[in-house]
Amino acid sequence: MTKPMTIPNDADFANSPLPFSGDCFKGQLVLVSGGGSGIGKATAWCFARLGAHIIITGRTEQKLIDTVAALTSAGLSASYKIQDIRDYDGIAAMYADIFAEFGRLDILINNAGGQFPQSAIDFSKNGWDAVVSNNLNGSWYMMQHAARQWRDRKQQGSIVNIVAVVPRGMNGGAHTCAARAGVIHLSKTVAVEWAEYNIRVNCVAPGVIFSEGMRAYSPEALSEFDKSNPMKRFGTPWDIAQACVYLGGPSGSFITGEVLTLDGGGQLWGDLWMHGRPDYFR
Ligand SMILES: CCCCCCCCC/C=C/C(=O)SCCNC(=O)CCNC(=O)[C@H](O)C(C)(C)COP(=O)(O)OP(=O)(O)OC[C@H]1O[C@@H](n2cnc3c(N)ncnc32)[C@H](O)[C@@H]1OP(=O)(O)O
Ligand SMILES: NC(=O)C1=CN([C@@H]2O[C@H](COP(=O)(O)OP(=O)(O)OC[C@H]3O[C@@H](n4cnc5c(N)ncnc54)[C@H](OP(=O)(O)O)[C@@H]3O)[C@@H](O)[C@H]2O)C=CC1
Repeated sequence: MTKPMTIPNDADFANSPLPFSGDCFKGQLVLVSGGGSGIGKATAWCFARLGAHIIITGRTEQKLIDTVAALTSAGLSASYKIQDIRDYDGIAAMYADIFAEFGRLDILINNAGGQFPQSAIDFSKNGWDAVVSNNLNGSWYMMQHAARQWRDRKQQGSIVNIVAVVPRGMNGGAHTCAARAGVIHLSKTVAVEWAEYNIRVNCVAPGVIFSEGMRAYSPEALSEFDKSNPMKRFGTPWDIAQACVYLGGPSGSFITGEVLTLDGGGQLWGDLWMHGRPDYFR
């Protein structure tokens, strides 16, 4: 099988095969955080091509402008909001604006996040705090404020949290592993608490996915990533996008509190070092 070693772009996402047909998300509103690149961009394209209006969010306006322009040039419906997921009050205001404008939000794809690779023993306090704040607190703020809107308006909702494959830890990524494990168990907990509000909460755990995010890793680490699973290759953002559509939409209507792992079998065989394999483990 050909390795997907180039970062896919808007044109690729405009032409990738869809998991469903028709306008099955017509009339629905989907928010994709971190939708200006990588997995988030692919997910925005997938939902938009299935008829949804997409709101993408992130911190860098140009990426959001470019992605919305690509979507709308293809005749799809999309807009953006600049929003840092660590800004608790800003997120509340953003949802208030969205509900004021659209009167609804059907699906939240809680995808924004990231980290830097480093041995845990070397983390500075600020480094630890930045990653936990981004991936645990940020994900939570996005979930809680959406859920409050749905509860108060008696509307159903669906959340898909993008996490990571954590059952065996993440070498060189202990901070993000802790944060993502937190999101997974938070999701399982509120999947129960929020069932009475008709809010489903699930997680998608990507293995190594070749996206813009890979630029954060050294060539040495990257050169081993595609050998970290028994398929011996990267996955694509489109793989993850389709899982988000399946879990987040009506096809996932009886699924809540679940984690769908897409890692080419990496949790069963192979190991991954986010900062390169230390000599001791060679
Ligand atoms: C089993 C199968 C599994 C399979 C699972 C496989 C998964 C592996 C692949 C994963 C891929 C991805 O996630 S791809 C997605 C990658 N994308 C990203 O990571 C982009 C998003 N990242 C970011 O925005 C940033 O890096 C983020 C982590 C949030 C920090 O942003 P901030 O602006 O808040 O932080 P800053 O002010 O810059 O820095 C805060 C502190 O962090 C430190 N810091 C920041 N970058 C640093 C770095 N590279 N090395 C050391 N330290 C760093 C700074 O020095 C500061 O500490 P002091 O100096 O002490 O003050
Ligand atoms: N690629 C992979 O192999 C894997 C990825 N993941 C996770 O999947 C998600 C998407 O990653 P991917 O698409 O690969 O990489 P990207 O770096 O392309 O995507 C991350 C997105 O999140 C946004 N973002 C990051 N921090 C914040 C913040 N504080 N507030 C708002 N937006 C933010 C970024 O935009 P901006 O900087 O403009 O704000 C960017 O668009 C991330 O959470 C990542 O950690 C998990 C496992 C594996």
